[in-house]
Amino acid sequence: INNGILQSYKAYLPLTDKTPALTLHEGNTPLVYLKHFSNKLGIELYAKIEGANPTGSFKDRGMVMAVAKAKEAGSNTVVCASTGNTSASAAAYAAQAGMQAIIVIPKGKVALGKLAQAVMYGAKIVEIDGNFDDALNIVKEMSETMPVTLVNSVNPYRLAGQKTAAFEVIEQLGSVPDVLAIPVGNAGNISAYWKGFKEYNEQHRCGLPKMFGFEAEGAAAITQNEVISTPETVATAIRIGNPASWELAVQAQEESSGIITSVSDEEILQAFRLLPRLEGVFAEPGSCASIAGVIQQCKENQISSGSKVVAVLTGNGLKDPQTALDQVEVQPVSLPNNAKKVREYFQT
Ligand SMILES: Cc1ncc(COP(=O)(O)O)c(/C=C/C(=O)C(=O)O)c1O
Repeated sequence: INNGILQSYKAYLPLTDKTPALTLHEGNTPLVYLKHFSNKLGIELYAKIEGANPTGSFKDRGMVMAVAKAKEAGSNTVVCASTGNTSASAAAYAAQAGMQAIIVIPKGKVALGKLAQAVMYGAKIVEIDGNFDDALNIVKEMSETMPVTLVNSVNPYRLAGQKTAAFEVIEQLGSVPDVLAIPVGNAGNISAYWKGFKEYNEQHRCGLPKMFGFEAEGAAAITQNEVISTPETVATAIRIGNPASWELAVQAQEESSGIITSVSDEEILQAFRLLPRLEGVFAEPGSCASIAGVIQQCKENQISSGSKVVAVLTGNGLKDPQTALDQVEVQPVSLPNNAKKVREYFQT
């Protein structure tokens, strides 16, 4: 039974006997072998399906930790900036904890499913005519001047919770992967995974993976080593130009002898279309940067054949139905309400 990460990994988490036992039964997500991609690329490729978390993204791991600690500290309001998934998760865990969530999001740049979640979970939603980085500056200022707790990944409890995914990957794979491929936006998740792998290695001497982080080409601050003031990508989840965990991410890349590079929107959309069709796994565009990156790095001979690779699929495909419908060339065919006519259609 999955009782959530606070219980499953309490030995690794900064809990006290006063930390509320908050959970929506996050974590323990599937690790799926991608047969088609593995055969095509000559590697053993697995997907970590973080879209199977309660609010449909990896954010739940960090948010359950951050919200529980906020409640323990006596706070009754959490605040965050978001490209969508952080706000959905903050709103859900705040509701579960009987707290209020305030979220600040870039107007018109949050995928439909994420907005629906934030609304339904009862968050107070502010849309600004700016981008995620502007929104993060606003909520940082609010958390310094109002009695609210900031739960973006600058909050260390977020990274503590999110590192549990690394433990699961090792336990599920039965070993440390040679490469851990992951999308990079605000760079908290790549930093959290590396923290988790190092801690687990200290305990179990299991070795360490190479960390391969992938930014969207139009929002590739770390890759280009400069702040991108107007980040643009179809993968709105990672449309971030000034990653808050920049230094931690570079440290993860250097210490693991990995890479942080970028993938184009076309490479992302190619993976976005192929993954569900060929493997039965549907992940939102930002998540597919990890698959696009593995394909790219295999082509550039940066991943030796037979390597064990885990690609983190950070968010469920249902989050962004509009991009799915815009991108798919196969449209439903409309036929009369008549069994014979429909049968004939398929027999011709
Ligand atoms: C699906 C998906 N995939 C990858 C990322 C990048 O993770 P980080 O590099 O740890 O930021 C995000 C990030 C989303 C937000 O930053 C937010 O929701 O505000 C995401 O939603």
